[in-house]
Order: sequence, then structure tokens, then C-alpha cells
Amino acid sequence: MTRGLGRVFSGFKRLVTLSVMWSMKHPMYSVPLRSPSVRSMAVLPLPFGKPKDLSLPNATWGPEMMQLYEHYNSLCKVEVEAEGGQKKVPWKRIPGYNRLLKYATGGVYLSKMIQSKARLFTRNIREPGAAFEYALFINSEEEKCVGIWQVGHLLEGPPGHVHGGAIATIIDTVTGCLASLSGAVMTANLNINYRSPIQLGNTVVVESIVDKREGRKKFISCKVTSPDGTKLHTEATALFLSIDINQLLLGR
Ligand SMILES: CCCCCCCCCCCCCC(=O)SCCNC(=O)CCNC(=O)[C@H](O)C(C)(C)COP(=O)(O)OP(=O)(O)OC[C@H]1O[C@@H](n2cnc3c(N)ncnc32)[C@H](O)[C@@H]1OP(=O)(O)O
Repeated sequence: MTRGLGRVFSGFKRLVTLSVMWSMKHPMYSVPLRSPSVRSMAVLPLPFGKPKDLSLPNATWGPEMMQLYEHYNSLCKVEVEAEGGQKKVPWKRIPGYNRLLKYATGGVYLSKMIQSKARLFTRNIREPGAAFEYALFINSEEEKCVGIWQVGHLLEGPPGHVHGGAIATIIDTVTGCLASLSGAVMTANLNINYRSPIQLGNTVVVESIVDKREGRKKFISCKVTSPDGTKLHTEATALFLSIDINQLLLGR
């Protein structure tokens, strides 16, 4: 009886989740859920109701993070004139969950243990403020993505400062978000110049733009600065290749 109810419950949960998935606009969320070649995939974690959006301010966000958040969030309310006299809002905040896709089991038979425990690298530490606190804002008209990041004490590399691998993760996430605006991509190449160290606990702004496209390739550049833009911490260029998400999920 209990097991039967559990099954009904999880079926319901999955249906609700699918509708949430469909309502999300970013192409990374818009994986073809009923693709004939992939049997079961793309469900976000959803105990009841909506999954928790981790890109919203929490009590650990400092004044600089809050100021930047308010600035970019206010841009998300600004309408501009589009073709035919219509209005558009070019800036959007990308909601942040602890997984992009929960079940991606088409042919990639991950063990249930791995599947159930998998978490997005940047969201895998639950303690607020301890690692990556961030929000991503995207402008699809200008093909620009801005990330605001507050880097916590668990990301130490050199004493008191952020690990270079953590900075690479930040850059990969912001450039990856921009690159995936028109569909699924993989990072093929990431070139990073570390110009000045980032102190643990600080807030940085990460701006990325599309430099050029060639077929499946997107060349993106990125810089990491202090909130007021006066200090350059890191510069990077990245190459992303568009991929067939079904191929990835099928493990080919
Ligand atoms: C939350 C929702 C929103 C978003 C949230 C945040 C999202 C972001 C989350 C975080 C995001 C995290 C994202 C991540 O972390 S992705 C994880 C890290 N990346 C990988 O693991 C990728 C591994 N590599 C591959 O899978 C393949 O090699 C790929 C798919 C990249 C290409 O294999 P594929 O078989 O498809 O292509 P091809 O080999 O025929 O080559 C095709 C063309 O490309 C050129 N080429 C290939 N490689 C390179 C290279 N290294 N430098 C320069 N050029 C290169 C090649 O010469 C050829 O050029 P041409 O001869 O045609 O001119």
C-alpha cells in the first residue's frame, strides 16, 4: 500500500517537474524531454512545488554582491523598443538549481547511487556563503552574459585567496551559459590569464561576450574584475562547440 502510494506520488512529482522544465526559457533547460532516442531524462529535483532557486540573495551576500544584484536585476525590468514597435526585455536572470538535469539516463547507465547524488559542481556545497554564491544575467540581444560572484572560504588556493581552478570554474560557467544560449554546447578550449589574485570573501564581476562564430564553434571572451571595474583579476578566451545533447546523454 505504502509502496503503491509512493509510486503514484513519484509519477505525479515527475509530471509537475516536466511542466516546470518546459516553462524554463534557457535552452539548457529545453532538452527535448520526449526525444525518441532518449528514454528518460531531464527532470529537475522537485520535492514538492518548485525547485529552490539558489541564485537569489541570501543572508551571506555582502553589500557589494547585493548592490550588483540589484543593479542587474533592475536591468531585467527595462523594456526596449523592438522591431514592429513591440517591447522586449533583453536582460534576464538565469535561475540557479543544484542540477541542470536530474535524470539523464537514456543510455548512460550511471549507477543509481551516482545518479541520485550528482550535483552541479558550483552548487554542491550546501552551506550558504561557503563556496560559490552567484547569479547569472544574460542579454540575448547583445549576446552578453554577466555573472556576479562572491567567493567563499572553501575555495582557497594560495593562502587567503581563491584557487585558480575555482576561477576557471567561474569562467567556464559564465561563458558556458552564454554559449548555450542557442543550444547545448561543450567547452573545447579555455585559455586563462590570471592577472591579480582574488581574496576569499570578495565579490567579482564576470563579463563575457561572443567574439565570433564559425559553424558549430563559438569563440567567447571573458574578464573578471572587481565590482567597480577598476581591478582586472582574470582574462580568458573560450571555444565552445555545439553538440547534440542526445549523443551526450547516450554516451556516444
Ligand atoms: C542553468 C541553466 C543555464 C546555464 C547554466 C550554466 C551552464 C554552464 C554550465 C557549465 C558549463 C560547463 C561546460 C563544461 O565544462 S563542458 C566539460 C568540459 N568539456 C569537455 O569535456 C569536452 C570534451 N571534448 C569533447 O567532447 C569533444 O572534443 C568536443 C565536443 C569539444 C568536440 O568534438 P566533436 O567531435 O564534436 O568535434 P570535432 O573534434 O570534430 O571538431 C570540430 C571542430 O572543432 C575544432 N576543435 C575541437 N576541439 C578543439 C579544441 N580543443 N581547440 C580548438 N579547436 C577544436 C576541430 O579542429 C574542428 O574544427 P574544423 O576542422 O571543423 O575547423
